Amino acid sequence: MTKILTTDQIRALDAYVIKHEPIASIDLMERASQQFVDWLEDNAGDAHCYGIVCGTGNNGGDGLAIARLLVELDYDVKVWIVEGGKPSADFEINRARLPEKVEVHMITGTPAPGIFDWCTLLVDALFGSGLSRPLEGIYADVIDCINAAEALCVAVDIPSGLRADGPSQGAIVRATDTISFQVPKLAFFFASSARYIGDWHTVNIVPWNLCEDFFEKTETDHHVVDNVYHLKKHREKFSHKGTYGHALLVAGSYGKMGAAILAARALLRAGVGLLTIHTPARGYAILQQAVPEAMVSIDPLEDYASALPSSDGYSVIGIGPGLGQADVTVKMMHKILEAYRKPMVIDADALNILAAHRELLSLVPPGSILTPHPKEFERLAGKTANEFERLEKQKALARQLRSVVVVKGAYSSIASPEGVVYFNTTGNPGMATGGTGDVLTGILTGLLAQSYPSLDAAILGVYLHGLAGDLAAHKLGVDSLIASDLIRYLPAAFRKI
Ligand SMILES: NC(=O)C1=CN([C@@H]2O[C@H](COP(=O)(O)OP(=O)(O)OC[C@H]3O[C@@H](n4cnc5c(N)ncnc54)[C@H](O)[C@@H]3O)[C@@H](O)[C@H]2O)[C@@H](O)CC1
Ligand SMILES: Nc1ncnc2c1ncn2[C@@H]1O[C@H](COP(=O)(O)OP(=O)(O)O)[C@@H](O)[C@H]1O
Ligand SMILES: [K+]
Repeated sequence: MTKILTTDQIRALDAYVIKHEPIASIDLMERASQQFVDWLEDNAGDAHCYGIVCGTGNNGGDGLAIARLLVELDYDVKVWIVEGGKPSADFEINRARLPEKVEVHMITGTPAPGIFDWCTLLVDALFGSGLSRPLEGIYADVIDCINAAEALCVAVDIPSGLRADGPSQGAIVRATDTISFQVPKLAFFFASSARYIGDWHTVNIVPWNLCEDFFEKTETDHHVVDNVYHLKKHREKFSHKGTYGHALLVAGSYGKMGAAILAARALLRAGVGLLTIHTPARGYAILQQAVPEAMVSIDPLEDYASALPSSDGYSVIGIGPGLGQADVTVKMMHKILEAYRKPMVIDADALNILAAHRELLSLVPPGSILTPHPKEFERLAGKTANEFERLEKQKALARQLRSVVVVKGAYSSIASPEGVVYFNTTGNPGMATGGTGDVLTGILTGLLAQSYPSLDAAILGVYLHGLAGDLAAHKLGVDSLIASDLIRYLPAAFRKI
């Protein structure tokens, strides 16, 4: 797992490396700039007219070093420096190192429209992690020109004007790509930042042993899930179906039986030993045909689930997909929550029932996994002004329920009962289609049935779900992806890890 560091922690990491490698800060800046240029060469080497827009802090210092390195590679380079603020020492050194032949333009007032028309690629080196207040005045004017330019724009470390650790105001550069040094910033994981960041990439500037040492000493609430190999359990030679748990899936109602089918099929593909689906009577024939591997428990009512048989003997309950919110179903849910004390997976309408009947929240068994999408989360936890605030509410809900709360999205965030958050990195926009959440419920229920600890099940399950989506999209493209494809590619995802 990679730790997501705050701006202060990134500064501390730089200081740690400078002291312990040891390396001079100007040489660390050179390394960062070299990494940036290497990335440019690999990914944008055909853009020949580079415009480097610099502030006068260390981000601007990076910009000047990048300009020099590009000139050494024979690219056409022009530099713009926005005056203001005391130049940093390393900015001054790189200013002096810039070859004389490079055109340098000082921007001291409102720039003329079209100022960057010559450029085919702009490097945004105005402000990095040192941003301390919203950008306005001349900086906002320059940013307007950058954003109006037709050139591609690659941001150094973070788009200028975007705050790494909190909500942003003021002018912000809209980059096509952002090259972040060593670690991604928290803001990268939020939908509201996507239009500024474009695609983000990290480049390493710290020797790995120093990075490990620093990570070990540094506490953070935020992690990136970049591998899950260590979480996966192996199936033993002499194991049998009893070894892998008996899951009860409570899902489906009139008109939404497909949700139960998707969750059930995913549950089986996730490796559960036995599966029983509790369904309204009308679902009986449908489920027996669609999912022959599963047993079916039949509700007395035709269209809605209203009464469960004893839930004893099940290793886990997954509840919610396509369930509906009929009064009889609400009563049933109340009874299940009173009777069942093992961790459950709670999704979709089961979450909506919790949101509408808040007295039930205290009955959620500790160690459960809740999987709201942002709208369901809002119903549960209330409106928030921005995604930073939502993240805090997510941690608070996970602590309150002593459960894992997964807020689904492009980077699904997984909050542990201790309030530590893991951002998932697999998945793609092809998964923005009905039924993919039901598949996730199935996978998570299947993993809990096999006695994975709840947090491990959530991290592993969300990762596999996205990976199945990525493998499916690789073959089928994102436009045509449907939820059933995730189930089809789940075996490949398991094999891949
Ligand atoms: N050794 C290091 O410290 C390294 C630093 N690096 C670069 O250094 C950057 C951070 O540099 P700095 O800390 O100098 O920060 P910046 O270059 O982001 O800017 C800092 C300066 O801008 C001023 N400022 C902040 N907000 C402003 C606003 N709204 N309006 C006007 N002025 C404002 C600050 O008072 C300060 O003088 C990183 O993002 C990265 O690009 C990299 O070179 C890697 C190594
Ligand atoms: N743009 C995206 N990139 C990656 N994953 C996505 C994207 N959009 C949706 N997903 C994933 O698809 C699933 C959608 O779940 P949900 O909204 O509950 O759908 P449904 O209720 O139709 O099953 C979530 O796991 C989410 O993380
Ligand atoms: K920048």
